[in-house]
Order: sequence, then structure tokens, then C-alpha cells
Amino acid sequence: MNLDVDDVDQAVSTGLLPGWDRVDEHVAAAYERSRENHDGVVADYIPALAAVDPALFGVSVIEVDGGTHVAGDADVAFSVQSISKAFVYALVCEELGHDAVRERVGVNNTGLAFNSVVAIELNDGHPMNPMVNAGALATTAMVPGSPDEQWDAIHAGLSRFAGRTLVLDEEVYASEVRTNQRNRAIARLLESYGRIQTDPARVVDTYTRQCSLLVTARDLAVMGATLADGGVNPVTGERVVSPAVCRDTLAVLAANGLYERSGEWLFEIGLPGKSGVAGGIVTIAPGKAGIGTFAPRLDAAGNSVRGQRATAYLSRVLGLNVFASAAHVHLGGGAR
Ligand SMILES: NC(=O)CC[C@H](N)C(=O)O
Repeated sequence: MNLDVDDVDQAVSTGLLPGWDRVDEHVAAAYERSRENHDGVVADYIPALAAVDPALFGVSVIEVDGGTHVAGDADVAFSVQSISKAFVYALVCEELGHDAVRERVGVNNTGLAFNSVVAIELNDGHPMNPMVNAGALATTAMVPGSPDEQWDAIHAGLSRFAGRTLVLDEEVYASEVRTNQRNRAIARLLESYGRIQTDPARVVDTYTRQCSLLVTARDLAVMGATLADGGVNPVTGERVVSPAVCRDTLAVLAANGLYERSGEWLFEIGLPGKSGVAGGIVTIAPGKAGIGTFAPRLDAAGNSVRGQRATAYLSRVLGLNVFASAAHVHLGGGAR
């Protein structure tokens, strides 16, 4: 995908675009540039998502010290969808330790669509990673307690990441319940392979609820900033998960956050991120900031087009690419 940042690369390298001290300007520029793009289509396999206004677009950056920068529709609510997978994974690792989740769910990319059944069959019934539907269903199933307790823990946990009590979009939830036959099939298949050991129908229901929680681009930036900040929400000051869980979650996102396009994303943007089919993307600049974007038009893999472009711009102009920054660091310092 052409993310239209070559000119930014040039401007940054020649010192025309200074970075971190003018974040408001850069967020506004990321918004203006990306707003001109009209590529992609709104998700239509969930009927309630097909009805959304495709022109909506919001960008937010929250720094780990709480500094807040927004542009456009940063306070418009949309369903979190697959972005919930990242935070439920972190909560389950916090609860059970990463080895248990790694053994049951895995960390490797499937190279296939997020709702692929073939990926499960090709891998002997292994869901592969927590960021595709199979792995997310298996992860949700691991939350301790009864189905009601599982939902309460997920709802409370995601709310702690966001720093406010998140609300369920009843319309999106009902719409998905009517049309999520594929997820029900995936859960049954995982049950047949012993990867889900509770009632698969209840697991799908809890997963569908977690996907239907409403967030804004600003919320996503806070949630991302919490992972960037080693697990402490920079707005509420509350510790949500441990630094080790953040490290593991960011590694899983780097490899799998944008499904089969995760490699391209990492190549262009150089940061862990996670997309959802309602049009949200959360991106984490470790130790620095969280970026939240919302724009409903998606590419073929289900990733927001404007969101990818805006994030690519911000990564370039703020010098966030974790691989690029290594070029400026001289280990050991001084002359050798
Ligand atoms: N990629 C996504 O955001 C998918 C989430 C959606 N709830 C599904 O399970 O199909």
C-alpha cells in the first residue's frame, strides 16, 4: 500500500519538519493529508457497520505524561471490534501468565484473513495467535470464571485501559449475533480440537460483546498509551497490567496486529498496532505515546485506510519507528 509519506521522509531528513515539540500541528497535518483519501469500503458483513458515515475521521495522540492532541472526529464513538483482542490478551496474560496463553493460542502470524477457518485446519487445530478470530475466541475462553464473570472482567478491564466505563452498542451487538455464524463455526472447530473447553456458544457471545464496546479515537489513544507506559494509564494513574505483559502484548501486535498485512504495516510504520473492522486503529510508541485513529473505509484485509496513512505520517514526523531510531543510537558511546 502506498501510504503517501515519501515527501515526509524527505522533509524530516532535511530538518524541515521538526518532531516532538509540535505534536498538535503534526496531528492536524496527519488529519488534513489523510482526509483527502477516499479509498476503501466500509465493512458490510456486519449490517450495523454498513450504515456508518464513511466520511467520519478522527486522530488522537496521548503521550505517556498525559499530553493530549486531537483532530477531527476524535470523540465520535464506534465499536472497538478486533482492537479488543489486544487488551483481552493483555488481561488474560496478567491473570494466567504468558506461558499458558502462548501454549494454548500461540504468537505466529497465519498469513490469512482474520476469520479464516483454513488457517486452523492447516495448523492442526491450533488458533495460531490471539489477534485473529480463532485465537481471540480461545483467549476469551481462558478468562477465569463463569460466562457472566468473564464478561464482567473483560468489561471492567477494557474500561480500566480506557480510563472510563465503556458502554456496549446494543445495535452492533444484536446485528453481530444475527450474522456471526462463521465465528460460531470457528468456536465449534476449536472445541473439537480441545482448544476451547467451555461452552463455545457462550464464548462467542462474550467475544461478540467485547467487540461491541464503544470507544473513540481518543479512548484508543489512552488505551495505547497505557501499553506504551508499561501498563499504567497515563490519564487515571492506575496500573492496569504489568510491564512484562505490555512487552508481550506489543510483540504479538507487531507480528499480528494488522492480520495478513502486519508485515507491510511494520515495514512502513515500525510500531505495534491493532485494527478493527469498524475503522479504528490503536498504535503504540513504546515509552512515548498511544495513537488512536478512526475512519471507517477499509482495505481488503479490513484495516482502515485513512488510519494507516495518518499513523504512517505521525510515525515519520515524530520519529517513532522503533527500527529507525536504532540508527541514531551509538551503543557504548564515545570513540571506538
Ligand atoms: N476484524 C475485526 O474487527 C473482526 C471483529 C468482528 N467482531 C468479527 O468477529 O468478525
